[in-house]
Amino acid sequence: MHSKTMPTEPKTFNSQEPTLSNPPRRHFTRQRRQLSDGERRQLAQSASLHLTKLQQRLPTHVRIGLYYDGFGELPTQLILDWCQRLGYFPYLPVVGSLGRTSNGNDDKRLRFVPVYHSKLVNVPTRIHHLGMKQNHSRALLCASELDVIICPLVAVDLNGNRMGMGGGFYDTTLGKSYRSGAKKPLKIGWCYDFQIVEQLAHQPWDVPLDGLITPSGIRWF
Ligand SMILES: Nc1nc2c(c(=O)[nH]1)N(C=O)[C@@H](CNc1ccc(C(=O)N[C@@H](CCC(=O)O)C(=O)O)cc1)CN2
Ligand SMILES: Nc1ncnc2c1ncn2[C@@H]1O[C@H](COP(=O)(O)OP(=O)(O)OP(=O)(O)O)[C@@H](O)[C@H]1O
Repeated sequence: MHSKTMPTEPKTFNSQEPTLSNPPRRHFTRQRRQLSDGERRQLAQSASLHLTKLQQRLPTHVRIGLYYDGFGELPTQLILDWCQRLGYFPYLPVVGSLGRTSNGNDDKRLRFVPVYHSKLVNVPTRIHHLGMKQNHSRALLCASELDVIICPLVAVDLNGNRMGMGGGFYDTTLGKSYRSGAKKPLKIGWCYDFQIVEQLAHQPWDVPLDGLITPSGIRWF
């Protein structure tokens, strides 16, 4: 596999309107859902081959935030396998652990819960009202305590700008450390190649990725 393979003809999309009703966001989420489980597994297998390149940049025993894939996302079980093989400490994101804000919405800052199971399907979870599975534990870390965060995304451009599900959770969680110039946590996207586009409109609060792993390779921004 190549480490800098370009996807064929990335498209330009305007994501100015950061809502779930934005057609570009739907364009990608639909395409993800159309894949079969077998196709998703096979593509994740290809992507996982590039984790060794990330490993080369990491010291031993790092803490790695991944996520419990849903919504047709590229499966993350092989990232968990990789963490466990190498003695890294895996964590999953939790929305809502900090309660609600004055407008009644979940506080947007993610916290991270340690994973003690070798299979994501065995992690005890409840389904959050936004649709993702979450484990609730008291031992929660904040993002700055992690070394790497593997970020879910809906689309990403060639500069590492990321479009998520529209909740603003990752941007809010990572914004402070990013703006302070902190190197930690390293932000790595994990997605299918068709989610890469040439250019996304950049919002002031957007936190760009440091790297991206897809079935075709790893790239650094
Ligand atoms: N697997 C996964 N976990 C994650 C994220 C993610 O993108 N993927 N998030 C990244 O920030 C956070 C959750 N963010 C979300 C923001 C909005 C919606 C949402 O609008 N859900 C729709 C259903 C969407 C669908 O089924 O395709 C809904 O509630 O109607 C879901 C999750 C934290 N955990
Ligand atoms: N750092 C922030 N401070 C204040 N509001 C923010 C911040 N980040 C995001 N938001 C709010 O969250 C909303 C969603 O942001 P955006 O569309 O960039 O999220 P996303 O990147 O798609 O989602 P996520 O980060 O959860 O994957 C925006 O409309 C914005 O109002």
